[in-house]
Amino acid sequence: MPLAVVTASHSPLMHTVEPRGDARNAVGSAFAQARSFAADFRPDLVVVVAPDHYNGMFYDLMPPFCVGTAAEAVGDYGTGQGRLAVDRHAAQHVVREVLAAGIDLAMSERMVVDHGFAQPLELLFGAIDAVPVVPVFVNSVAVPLGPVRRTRLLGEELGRALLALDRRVLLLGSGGLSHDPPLPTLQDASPEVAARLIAGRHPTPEERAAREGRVRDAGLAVAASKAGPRLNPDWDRAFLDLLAERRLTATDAWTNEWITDEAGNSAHEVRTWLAAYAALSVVGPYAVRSSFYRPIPEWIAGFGITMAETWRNP
Ligand SMILES: O=C(O)/C=C/c1cccc(O)c1O
Ligand SMILES: [Fe+2]
Repeated sequence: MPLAVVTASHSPLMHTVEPRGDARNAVGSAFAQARSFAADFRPDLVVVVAPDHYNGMFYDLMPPFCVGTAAEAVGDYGTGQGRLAVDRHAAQHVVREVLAAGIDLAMSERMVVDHGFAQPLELLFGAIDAVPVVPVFVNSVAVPLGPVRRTRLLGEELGRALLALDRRVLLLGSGGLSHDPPLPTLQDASPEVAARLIAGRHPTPEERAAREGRVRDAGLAVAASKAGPRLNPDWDRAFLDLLAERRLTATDAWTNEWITDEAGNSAHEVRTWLAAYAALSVVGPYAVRSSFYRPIPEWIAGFGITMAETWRNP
């Protein structure tokens, strides 16, 4: 059965910070194109591959990969809160098949997700529970991270598992490209912040507002000063070329240190794109139908949106 891919950067600052020039309109048009691509494809299942930002996954038990057989969004940064419409049967099938293929994948009966999952679902389908989903978490923030190659292999096995379903499946990769928002790291954290990174579930509204305020202020400071945060458009464009030219295995040579040095701590979110494209690649040669890119410093994001499908899609 056919698979298709949409990948999109996310940024919670999209809702609150005005970027210079026509960036908002350009991103709006690219999302409109992605919406019509998704509508034309008519998916009956959406597999969302996304990271978390210490809202659902914490260092008390941080899996490299996890599939939710049920999932709830925290509603950070004004994104939707509540249950995702998880297709439990499809999620269980994915877990079984990917594990059987030798990729260690955690499973959660109560996965908690944040804007990484919620924002693209809202932008593409209007709500977090508008379409049946299988949520796939790929750790892209909480170091240490596994080798990039493992994510590519996860994607391939995900693709094989999905092909065995008699469904039209859209893979939605969320995150990236180069960017470095002010997220804390366990290594440099004060004892209070470390406690939050280890088990910071259920923050008070005040704690959540303080945390979101820090990131929002970083975006507003960029907007006010016109100074740029750490983005690397050359790196981003090279990654988009690599996807379009179907050179996914080239990423096997990437080290985690190199990604961080070149493109920032959160650039590892491109793992979600890689997994989505690797899944698509097992169907056969794919074609990228559309690729949008804009460095948007005010949103702390090298912002990209792509759409791809296999040539065989009926
Ligand atoms: O504060 C967070 O949890 C994350 C913010 C952020 C900002 C910009 C780009 C991203 O991918 C983010 O997750
Ligand atoms: Fe993110």
